[in-house]
Amino acid sequence: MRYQAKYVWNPGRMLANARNMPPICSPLQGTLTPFLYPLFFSSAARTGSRTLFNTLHKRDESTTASVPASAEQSEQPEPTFEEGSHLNPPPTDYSRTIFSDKATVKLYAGGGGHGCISFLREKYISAGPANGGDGGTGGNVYIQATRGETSLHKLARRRNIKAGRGKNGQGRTRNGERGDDVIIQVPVGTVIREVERMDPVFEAEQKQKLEDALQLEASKEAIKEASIEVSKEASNEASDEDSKEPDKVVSNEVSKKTSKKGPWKWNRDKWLLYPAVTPEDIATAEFPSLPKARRSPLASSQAIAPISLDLSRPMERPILLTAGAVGGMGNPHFVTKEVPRPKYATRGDEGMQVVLELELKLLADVGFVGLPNAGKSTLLRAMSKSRARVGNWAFTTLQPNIGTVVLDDNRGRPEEQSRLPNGEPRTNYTIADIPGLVQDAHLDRGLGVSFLRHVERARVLAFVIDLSAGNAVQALQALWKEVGEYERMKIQEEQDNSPPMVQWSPFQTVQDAIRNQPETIIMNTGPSFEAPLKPAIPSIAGKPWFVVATKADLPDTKENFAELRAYLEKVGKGEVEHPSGQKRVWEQAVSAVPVSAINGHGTKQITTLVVNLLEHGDV
Ligand SMILES: Nc1nc2c(ncn2[C@@H]2O[C@H](COP(=O)(O)OP(=O)(O)OP(=O)(O)O)[C@@H](O)[C@H]2O)c(=O)[nH]1
Ligand SMILES: [Mg+2]
Repeated sequence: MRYQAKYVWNPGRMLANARNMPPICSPLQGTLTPFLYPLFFSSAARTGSRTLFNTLHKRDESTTASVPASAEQSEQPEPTFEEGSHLNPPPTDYSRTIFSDKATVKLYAGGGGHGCISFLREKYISAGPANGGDGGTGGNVYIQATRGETSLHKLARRRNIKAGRGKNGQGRTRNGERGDDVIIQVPVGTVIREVERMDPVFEAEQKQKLEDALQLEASKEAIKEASIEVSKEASNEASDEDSKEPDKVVSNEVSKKTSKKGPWKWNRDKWLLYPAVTPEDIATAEFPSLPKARRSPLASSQAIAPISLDLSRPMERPILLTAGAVGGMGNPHFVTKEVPRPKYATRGDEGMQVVLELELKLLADVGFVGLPNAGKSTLLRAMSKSRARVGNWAFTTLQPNIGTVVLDDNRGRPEEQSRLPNGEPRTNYTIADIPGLVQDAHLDRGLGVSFLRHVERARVLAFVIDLSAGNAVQALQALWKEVGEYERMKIQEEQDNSPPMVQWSPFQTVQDAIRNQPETIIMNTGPSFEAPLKPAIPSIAGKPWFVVATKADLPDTKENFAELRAYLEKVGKGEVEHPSGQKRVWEQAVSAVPVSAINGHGTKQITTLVVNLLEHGDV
């Protein structure tokens, strides 16, 4: 019975459902600017069979009714928007994207597998030769920027990324397998900076150098003492019998006294022993000198330390960040005439560890900049299929939203005839909607500076101004002030972080000091082959920009818009100072587009403008 009731024909409910569906693009979309502000264009726009038109196009009714052209029109009732639609959703209707634009991860390159201690055993060969295989090399860690990724949240949660350890060597000279590699996939626009590095091979090399230097010193001392001693003895002997070659005798004796190497003792961290070896054997056994620390051949193609990468393009091949450590040596490596069956092999090296800081700078074509509650997210919903959260309070948006506007006329043809820099037709463009900026956002107030850096990379800036929230020109100037201040701070920061003009490299090791090598002082005089002159970073004020005057459907917004448009005309002509207060700015005419995002009106014009700016705005 219940099921039957579910499928009862209910035209009333279907109608209600149809109302809740997202509005289909109006055929008048994009041409509605004269509709929103008829006096700017023609007074005839408001004539015609209005009653019928309003009944058929309910969305247009609010637009026209809400812009009072005269006192009698202002008496009309306040517009009501269809609640629960795609453009005026309840605050609970949004899709939460888990997003993170920062992550700190620790990479562990794979350690090497251990060498094997094994001997051939066959019929009639009870004590065969050594045949232990070498350990496998550890896995490498790579990084690749791909289009599919949009956030760093997975990495931020993972924190530790470990490549596989190499497998141990085995008998019959079978070498261990390589460890598994790890490829970290990050979104395009990720900037990577190294924080810390622990390289066991580098440390071993440094230790070796220090030991060599100390040994050299000690042997010099020993030579001095020995030569004094021997020459005394020689002079005593010479008095007894006449020696023909006293110098040769002295040098032979000295070399006998100083050239004594070893015996090398067991080092638990480096050597592996045959299971049957007893502690007594270890105590008495002499080991060969440890092989030098080795790097995997791949280490030469590692990203240069300290790692600093800006992955602003999708990559076909990943970059190697840390190469895995080499495996230990099997016992055949230590066969000598004296020790034909060595019962030891070396352990695999530990892998390198690197701590990286990753930061995602969104690479959107258009960046929305606006005060809180200006209507940015609603505009994004109106232009794309985004389901960004919308609410009538400040800071509804807490994390950036990215929307894609598809340039398609729904008949398989591109809506705008535009081409990408590589000549391919442009099929879409992306918009970044960031949390609203408040006064002193550059000093980290509100949601602060952390989101302003996303604006930095957008190719075109769209300033979203709420026409119903006070003077639009002042709002625009306040926004530009924050953006300008942020840019100034960034330039200062870059100057502080740039390399100093003079590089002074004092003694790095004891060995340098012992050898009394001179300290080097390098003067940075200008661009060189190694450090070429960097191209000037395009400033934020130098980007193409325009203004989206939103909530144009609300009453008493027309004068505000007229004032804004007049101001922008003056800015375009250079009659008034650029609102950022900077000198090197984008010098073309600045457009202002009135829209009613909640009704989906006027958004088409934004697309035309954006496509034009992307193509001809020199960005
Ligand atoms: N009348 C009218 N209201 C609008 C329009 N656009 C947005 N709103 C309303 O303005 C309020 C704020 O909209 P949001 O899109 O959340 O504003 P926002 O700029 O994203 O706000 P934050 O994320 O807090 O910075 C919502 O209640 C919207 O319904 C419009 O064109 N006309
Ligand atoms: Mg928002």
